[in-house]
Amino acid sequence: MVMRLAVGFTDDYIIKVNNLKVYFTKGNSLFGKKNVTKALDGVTLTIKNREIMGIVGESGSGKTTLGRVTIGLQKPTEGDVYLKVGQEEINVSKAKLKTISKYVQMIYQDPYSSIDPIMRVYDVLAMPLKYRKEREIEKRIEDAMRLVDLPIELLENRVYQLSGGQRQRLSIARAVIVDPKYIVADEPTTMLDASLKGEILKIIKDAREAKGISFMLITHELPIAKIISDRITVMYLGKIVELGKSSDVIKKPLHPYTQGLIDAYPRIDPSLKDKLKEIKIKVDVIRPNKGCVFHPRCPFAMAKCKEEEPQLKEVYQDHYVACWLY
Ligand SMILES: Nc1ncnc2c1ncn2[C@@H]1O[C@H](COP(=O)(O)OP(=O)(O)OP(=O)(O)O)[C@@H](O)[C@H]1O
Repeated sequence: MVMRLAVGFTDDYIIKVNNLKVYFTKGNSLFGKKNVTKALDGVTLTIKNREIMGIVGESGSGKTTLGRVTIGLQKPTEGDVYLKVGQEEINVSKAKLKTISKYVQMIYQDPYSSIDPIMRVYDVLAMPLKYRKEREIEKRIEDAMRLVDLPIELLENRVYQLSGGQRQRLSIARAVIVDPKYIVADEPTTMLDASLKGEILKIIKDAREAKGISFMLITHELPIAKIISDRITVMYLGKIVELGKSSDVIKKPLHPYTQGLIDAYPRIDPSLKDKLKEIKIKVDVIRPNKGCVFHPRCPFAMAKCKEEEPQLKEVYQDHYVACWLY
């Protein structure tokens, strides 16, 4: 227990989640068995001030649910979430959404559906600033447009007239314009061409530098997380399997699942390609009733892995893994 609480512990944090569980129940007990999906199953981590924390894992690993819980959009089944602003620690799952929304924002995967296409660009940015003086609104809009590298002339355009990349820049501008402390960016580059992905990531990094905003960057693509994240958390079926500095997780992956993810993107480090050839992950996704959640897919599974669940363990400094190989 002490080890779990200690994962990435620091006083200088914006988000702290402790043994977080989110279970979704489907089905009716009158007519059959209830189906429980453990979207998050005992997640403990902190996101430091000014940090970009990459959350990586395949579809269904719980990334979006984790992001939503940290900004109060999803209530946890169990566990706590704290947002720390200055010396004030806000219990996110108990506080009113209005209190939290002053400090947090979300950027979505699909700028086409998250912004009304017929609105004027100016109005998209002015809307969250209502009740402020006109001069302040103008100044903030100008600053936000500059930060995301959108020309001022576009302010009079309708959203549908913008390209996909411009729309995603606009959604970042809309998020940063209210000076949040923390932003959840959920697959912000997934819908974009490869050439635009880097530009959007650079804008996120610039927003961190210019405004000191902390980010949770959710992605199923490890190379995306590698580009701008300070640390990477690897999730599998609702659990953290590995957590560490980006360079450590990419260059010295400890968990067989992380090694498999890297194998899927050998261009990250071509020298790893041959070494990782032997680590071919089996494809069937089964949630076991006991033991390590990854053991049915793990090429290294031992008898112990089928019986006992490994806890996150600090194998190297600030580099944690939940695996019986260590
Ligand atoms: N509102 C919900 N009701 C029922 N099940 C849900 C709900 N939201 C998420 N889930 C389930 O919880 C699990 C985790 O989903 P989540 O969206 O958090 O994962 P993810 O890693 O973000 O995947 P994706 O990239 O596909 O969004 C999945 O099995 C999903 O089907």
